[in-house]
Amino acid sequence: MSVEFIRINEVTKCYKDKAHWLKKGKDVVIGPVTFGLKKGETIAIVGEAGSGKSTIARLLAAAETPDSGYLTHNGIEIDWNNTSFFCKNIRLIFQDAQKSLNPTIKIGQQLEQPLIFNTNLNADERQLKIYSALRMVGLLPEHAEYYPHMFSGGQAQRISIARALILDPEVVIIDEALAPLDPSLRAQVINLLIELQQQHQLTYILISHQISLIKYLSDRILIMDNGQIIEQGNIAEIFANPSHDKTKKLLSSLDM
Ligand SMILES: Nc1ncnc2c1ncn2[C@@H]1O[C@H](COP(=O)(O)OP(=O)(O)OP(=O)(O)O)[C@@H](O)[C@H]1O
Repeated sequence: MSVEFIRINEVTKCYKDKAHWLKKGKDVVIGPVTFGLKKGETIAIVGEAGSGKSTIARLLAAAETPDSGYLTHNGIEIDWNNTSFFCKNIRLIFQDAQKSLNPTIKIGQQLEQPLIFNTNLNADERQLKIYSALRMVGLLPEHAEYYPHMFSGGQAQRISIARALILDPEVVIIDEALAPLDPSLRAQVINLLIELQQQHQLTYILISHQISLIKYLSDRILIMDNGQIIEQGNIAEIFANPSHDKTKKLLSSLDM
């Protein structure tokens, strides 16, 4: 597999817990966290609730800025305020696809928004791109004229994948986005994700509590506990030989 192209280095985020009259506020510290991403690989982030998985995802997508640490892309440091870089290159697929879509705006317009803000494409070029994104996820160009309520849950999840991919990103973060789907739909979406990864050399970050999914999709795994990465490595090796007690407990307790 290729070399690392994105690396987050010693990144930290601290949430100040507001003091309540009954209890003293306790700060939550995530990090320092360091890891790299390679083209075309899938990295699973696993940990108990509240261990910091989604915070890492939000930091990577620059939905939050860290208190310290830095990110490099092909060895060059990227400012966390460089919204154009993050919008284009690192996209999130949301857990609740229906809720993440604006019910009053047609799908085509919702897919067009990232193109308007992040590319120089003209209206005709944007329309072609929207049609090709819809086709890429197994929908039809006509669906651009539909409103979100006209889609099933599985179709809505396909639209959120199309929206994540429309700017040709390098990294897609899947934060529990497959959990709400029923098993047959989940299988379809997983096959679609694998196909798209092979076609476009996408790097996936998978946050999930489903052990079978993690084993099936991932090349590497990061184990988080209390805001820290306590173990990371090749998926087969960590499953066969977990070195940390917490990892053993976690991998045996995740849902099948
Ligand atoms: N905006 C915020 N303000 C204050 N505290 C926050 C905020 N976001 C996250 N936290 C705290 O940071 C910690 C990590 O949260 P995070 O959502 O990253 O965990 P997680 O591992 O993704 O959990 P889950 O599996 O439940 O989604 C938790 O203690 C959480 O309460």
